[in-house]
Amino acid sequence: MTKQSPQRILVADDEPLYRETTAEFLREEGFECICVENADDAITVLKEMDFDLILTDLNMPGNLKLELLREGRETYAHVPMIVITGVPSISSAIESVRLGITDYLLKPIKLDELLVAVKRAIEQKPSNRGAPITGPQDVALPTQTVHGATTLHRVPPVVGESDGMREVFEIVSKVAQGNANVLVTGESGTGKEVIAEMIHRLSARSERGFQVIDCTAIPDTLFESVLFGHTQGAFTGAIKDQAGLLRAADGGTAFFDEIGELPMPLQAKLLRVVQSQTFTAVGSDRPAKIDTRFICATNRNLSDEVEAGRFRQDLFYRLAVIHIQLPPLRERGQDIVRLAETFLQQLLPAGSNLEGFSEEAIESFLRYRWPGNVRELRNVVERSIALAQGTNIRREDLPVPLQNPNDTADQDWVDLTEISRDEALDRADRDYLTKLLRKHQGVIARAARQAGLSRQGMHKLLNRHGIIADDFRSP
Ligand SMILES: Nc1ncnc2c1ncn2[C@@H]1O[C@H](COP(=O)(O)OP(=O)(O)OP(=O)(O)O)[C@@H](O)[C@H]1O
Repeated sequence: MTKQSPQRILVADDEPLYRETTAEFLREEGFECICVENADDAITVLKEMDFDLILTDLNMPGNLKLELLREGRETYAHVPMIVITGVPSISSAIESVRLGITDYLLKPIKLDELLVAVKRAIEQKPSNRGAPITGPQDVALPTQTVHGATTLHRVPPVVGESDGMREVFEIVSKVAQGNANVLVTGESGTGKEVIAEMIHRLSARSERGFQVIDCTAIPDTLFESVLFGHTQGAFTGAIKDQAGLLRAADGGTAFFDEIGELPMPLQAKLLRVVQSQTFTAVGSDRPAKIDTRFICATNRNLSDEVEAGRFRQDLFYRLAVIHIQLPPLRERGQDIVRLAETFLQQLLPAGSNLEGFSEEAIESFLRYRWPGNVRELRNVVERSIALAQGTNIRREDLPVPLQNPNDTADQDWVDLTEISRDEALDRADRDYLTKLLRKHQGVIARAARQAGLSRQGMHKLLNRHGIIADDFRSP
């Protein structure tokens, strides 16, 4: 029988006492430990040896901009990483979470807790050192509870390095700990629910429920009973008391998706709950008190809805205390590639020999408009994995609209009744610009003149739509 080699852990910490005590303890538990005192040395040994786990301090020389975390997640994504910090901050937690760390622990940490975290992280890792991730990889999101302990929740990584997403994370880090209601807007599939859940997980409410309430999925007639619950006999079919969805959000967060679709009479009912934090179950005469934070999302422009008299102004002001606007995917530049690579890692079946995307495929990703945003990108990656032959996903493996991103054929591809007016207008605008550039063979000055725009204005518009004028120049 061959003896299994011990699992190898890289311990990176600039505090000698802490580093050596930790390594000593882990060695006694049967692990092999290599210790380094700064991020540069950690990166050097990572190049030379395979590891089963990286255990790293946050504040140490060479890691002030989280260099080791970035390198670890980019080059050694298959090696789980636990961050241990004596100086926790919500922004470092957010950044660590985004980068996809496995765990986030606070110093001083009890050795038995450390052992549990180490074993859990290693268990998650694929068995072979150096092997790529082959299944959905979850990330543990840190939550500092009132008593200082850290608890973990398994959530998928949130990808975003673009300026637009950095601004979003900045707002998330500022508002997560408070109680203000938040309105998240953005086109369909931009990640509104992902951001809402991130806020919940980083808040003091994270131990309690995150209740998703899809306003379009509840029939108007059942809204009250689904939301507030009902008592036995309150109506035909109410055979026993039933707690509503809001009850599950007590102490936690209620996420109202598609809030813009809520009919006026139901808006009035919701307003009462948001104002008074009380509700009454159908058939009951006793109001119940709750303590809930409301996060709502919509792909409509709610201010326009208020103006048009379709959404109550008082409810709007109650819900949109903080407003987070998510940028469409086409404005996130290289995030598109990062997301595609993340989804590829998550969705790749075991044993697949696919390694990545061809340069042409990446180029198509960057040029395409992504009307369905991140959700569409995920679907495209999933579909391409199924179709690809060989080691790369090629342009030919992508859906037709992506193969010819400047082709107006994709205008018909999306069912216009499924998208918002803003999106429909946006698509029409893009169609117009594409035709205009084709007519003027990519000469921006001429196209701008006809459109009644300045050249700068035209450049801005083209950039926003991800259209490259040179593509329309005759060969
Ligand atoms: N920044 C991100 N990083 C990783 N995955 C993401 C990100 N944003 C969105 N996703 C993924 O994209 C998909 C759509 O996200 P989500 O449901 O949050 O979008 P949405 O804006 O709420 O959609 P809708 O408008 O249809 O309600 C999900 O699979 C989600 O996990």
